[in-house]
Amino acid sequence: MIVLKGELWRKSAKAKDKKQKRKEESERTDRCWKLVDEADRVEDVLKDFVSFKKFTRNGLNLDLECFTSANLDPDILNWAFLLTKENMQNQYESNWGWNDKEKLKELKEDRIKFLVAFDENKKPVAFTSFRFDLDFGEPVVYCYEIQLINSVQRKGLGKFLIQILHLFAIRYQMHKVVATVLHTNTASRNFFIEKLKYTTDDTSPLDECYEIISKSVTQRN
Ligand SMILES: CC(=O)SCCNC(=O)CCNC(=O)[C@H](O)C(C)(C)COP(=O)(O)OP(=O)(O)OC[C@H]1O[C@@H](n2cnc3c(N)ncnc32)[C@H](O)[C@@H]1OP(=O)(O)O
Repeated sequence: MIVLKGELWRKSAKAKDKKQKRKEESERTDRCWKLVDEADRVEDVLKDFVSFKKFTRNGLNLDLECFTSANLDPDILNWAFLLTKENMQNQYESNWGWNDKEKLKELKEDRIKFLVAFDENKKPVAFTSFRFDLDFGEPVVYCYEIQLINSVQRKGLGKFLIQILHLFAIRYQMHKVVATVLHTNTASRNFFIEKLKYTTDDTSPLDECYEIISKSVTQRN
């Protein structure tokens, strides 16, 4: 009888422990979603980073602006789509295939934000599209695309744009910046992995044509 009581007590303590852990996990998820939603509601995430609104290096003199998918000029959206197609179609075709409609839909998705670099003639020359998101329970800045026109590549602009995404991650308490790269895309792999020291993310699948890579920012919620 005494043994039975002890067993029952242990079982109920275990159940309580499990319930408490579930409660803590759910509170943590709520806190993280709150952070993501707060960041998402900010129309101009670049507004706090005045000194990052210009890129004047290696012969480039560019102005940077941030847009939500709702307030992005349709002409710039179309330009971003065509540039992505020009840069990526061959890569995609030898992997998961290129589809105009799918790519346009992805670029227009709710909650996508755009960081765009313009030259002195107000022409767009580079962009990164990104989203504040909860990815496998972690608040992240997910970099969907980073695309530069050929003439501005390899001048440090890509690195600058990704550094800004890291500043957004720190400012809005996201844990890391995440991106997807194709195994066959040497330029993007060299850029993210060799140059920026991104590593394979824990969530990256095995045996796929792509890899999920990430780089942490130091803080944790
Ligand atoms: C999440 C995604 O969107 S993945 C797809 C990335 N986009 C593309 O592949 C489209 C075409 N390329 C580009 O738009 C740009 O070149 C990017 C985004 C890859 C890099 O931006 P850049 O401004 O050119 O890079 P940045 O000057 O900051 O750094 C250059 C480094 O990136 C790597 N890199 C960039 N382009 C190449 C290339 N064609 N071949 C090999 N390595 C390259 C190298 O490590 C290079 O270092 P190095 O110049 O010292 O050799």
